[in-house]
Amino acid sequence: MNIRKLIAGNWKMNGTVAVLSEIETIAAGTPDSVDVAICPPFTLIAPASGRGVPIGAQDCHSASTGAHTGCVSVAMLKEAGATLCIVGHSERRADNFETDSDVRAKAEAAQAGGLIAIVCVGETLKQRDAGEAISVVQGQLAGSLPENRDGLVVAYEPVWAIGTGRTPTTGDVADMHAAIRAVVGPAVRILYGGSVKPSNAAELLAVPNVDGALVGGASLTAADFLPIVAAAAGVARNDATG
Ligand SMILES: O=C(CO)COP(=O)(O)O
Repeated sequence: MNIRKLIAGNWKMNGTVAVLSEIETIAAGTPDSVDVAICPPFTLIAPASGRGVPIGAQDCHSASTGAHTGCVSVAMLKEAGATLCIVGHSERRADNFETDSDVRAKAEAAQAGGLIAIVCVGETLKQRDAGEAISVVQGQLAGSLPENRDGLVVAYEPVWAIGTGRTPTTGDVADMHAAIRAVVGPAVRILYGGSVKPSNAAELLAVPNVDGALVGGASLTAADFLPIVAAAAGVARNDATG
């Protein structure tokens, strides 16, 4: 099955109004053959919207309203202009103690509110070194994925590859994405995330069952992000011709 590639940027707790013009540059430089999205901090969702790139949130609450100080609901995100929402990022699983069932509830809330959910999974270095990477991720998928797979996106982000400059071998990415594919079926987009850069994007995006990338540091400037988008377009062209 030929799935359109998605290159999504996760700005994490970075960015200011001053850098939002990067989004227009990304919009102008993105070919029709590739989907892109940018997930800025909550405060930038509204001003980032309407600049030609779909905008996502980095988290949502599973409840629609209520006494949840500091949290943001799906309806609020939609009203601000978001069309996607990352859930279960390893930084939230670690920093905010989010469990698989929390992540599933968030994904279900996002879908019910009309947002595309990007559900993140990935093993720690200790788990990989113990030979448990695939079973850990299978467990996270079993606990975190919503029933409804329409429009769902899964992001495989090995924790030890995030922000470290290290990436798994293409063979390890292929094995993991094949294992995820076996769970999610043919239509769900499976992104790779963790130290994706212009220099390694083409190689990673050419791996079977890699349907795009979730990019952290290299999504903060159009100068770094657009070569990754271009790499996805090149791979899409090869898929179409070969
Ligand atoms: O966590 C990530 C995206 O969600 C990856 O971050 P880096 O691309 O900075 O390694």
